[in-house]
Amino acid sequence: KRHKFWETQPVGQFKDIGDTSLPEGPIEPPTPLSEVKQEPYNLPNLYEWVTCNINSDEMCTEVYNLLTNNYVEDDENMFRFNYSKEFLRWALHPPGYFKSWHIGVRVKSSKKLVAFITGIPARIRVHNEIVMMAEINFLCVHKKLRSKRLAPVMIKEVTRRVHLENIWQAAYTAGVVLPTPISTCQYWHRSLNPKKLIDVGFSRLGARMTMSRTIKLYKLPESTVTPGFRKMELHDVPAVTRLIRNYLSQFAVAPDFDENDVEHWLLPKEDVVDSYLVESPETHEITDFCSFYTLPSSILGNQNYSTLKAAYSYYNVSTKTPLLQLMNDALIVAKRKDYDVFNALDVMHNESFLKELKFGPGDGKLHYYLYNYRIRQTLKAAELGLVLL
Ligand SMILES: COc1cccc(CC(=N)NC(=O)c2cccnc2OC2CCNCC2)c1
Repeated sequence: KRHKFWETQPVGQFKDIGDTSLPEGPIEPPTPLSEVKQEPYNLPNLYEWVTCNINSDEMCTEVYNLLTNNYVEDDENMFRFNYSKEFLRWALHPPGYFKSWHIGVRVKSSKKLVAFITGIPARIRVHNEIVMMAEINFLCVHKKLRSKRLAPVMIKEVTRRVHLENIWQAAYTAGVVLPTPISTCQYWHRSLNPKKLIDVGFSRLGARMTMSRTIKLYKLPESTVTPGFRKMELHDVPAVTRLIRNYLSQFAVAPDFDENDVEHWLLPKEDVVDSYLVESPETHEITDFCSFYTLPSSILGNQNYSTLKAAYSYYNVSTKTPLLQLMNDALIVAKRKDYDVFNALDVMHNESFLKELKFGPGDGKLHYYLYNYRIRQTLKAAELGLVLL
C-alpha cells in the first residue's frame, strides 16, 4: 500500500488536490505542550536513540561516515552525495538551532550509528504569513536496514521533538513523490570540466561532437566581467540583508532572513558556501548578489576519479547587473576554483539564464513539501524562493 505512513500525517492528501474550499494554512491546530508525548517513540528492540552533538569531532565523523556510505544516490546509482563535516556543522548550527533535533539511531550492542535525521528552525514566509518551521533534512537509514520501517518512526520522533519547542510546521524536499508536493522543480547542470564529467558518466558526448569541440563549447573566461564584483564580507551583512529580503518578497514561499541568518547562511565559508556581490564603483551601493554551496558527490566505481566537485546555486539577487551576466560570473569563479559542475534548480528567476548559460536538464526532479500547512494551489517552480541544502 503506497504512503501507508503519509496518509496518517497532517499533510496535503492527493484526494484534496484542487479542493479550493480548503483554507490555506495549518491543517491541524497546535497541541497543548502538556499533551505532547514526553517520551521518545519506541524503536525496534535492537536499536536506541542518540542525540548527535555535531560539535563533537567523533560524533560528526560518525555522521559523516554514515551519510558518505548510505545517503542519497542519483537514479542510476553512479553518484552519492558526500557532504563534508564542515558543511554539516554549518548546515546544522544556524541561529537558534536545537541539539535535540539532530537525531541518530544506534545499534544497542555495537553502538554503531545506523540512521540519522535532522531539523533546524527557520522562519519561512508562505504568501503573506510568516511561519516558524523546522527544515527537515539528512534522513538516512543504513543500506542494510532499509524497509524495516525505521523512517516513519524517525519522522515521528523528530516531529515530536519539534512540537516540544512549540513549532508545528515543517519544510522538506525529496526526489520521490509523496503526499503532496507544494511544488516540483527540475534540476539543471552546467558543465565546467566536461572531460571529467564524460569520463565518469555524468555527461555524454553530444551527437556529432568531439571532445575538443565539447571542451571549447564550455570554455569560460579567466576573470569575471562585472565591475565591482567581489566576495561578500562581514561588513556587507546589513546591505545584503536589505537586498535579499526585498528580492525574496516577490516569491510565494521564501525564508524570512534577518541579519543573523544572513551572517550565518551567506557569509563565505571555505569549501562550504561562496558568496559574491556587486558594489557599484561609483555609488558603493550593493546592487546584486550571487552564492553557491559546495556539495561533492562520491563517484561510485570509476578507475580515475573518486569525487565530483559540484557547486549548487543558492541565493542570487539581481537589481542592476543582468542575472545572466551575474550567473556567468558565478560560473567563471566556480571554474577557477576547480568545480567540475554547477547545478541549479529552476526556482526563482533561474529559468531566465539556464539555457543561455549552457545548463543541461538533469534526469530527475526535486519535490518541495510543507508539513501541517496547506496552500491553495500547487506553486510553479518560479514562485519558490527557498533553497534547501
Ligand atoms: C551528482 O551526484 C548526485 C548524487 C545524489 C543525487 C543526485 C541527483 C539529485 N537528487 N540531485 C538533487 O537533488 C539536486 C539537484 C540540483 C540541485 N539541488 C539538488 O538537491 C539539493 C537540495 C536537496 N537536498 C540535496 C541537495 C546527484
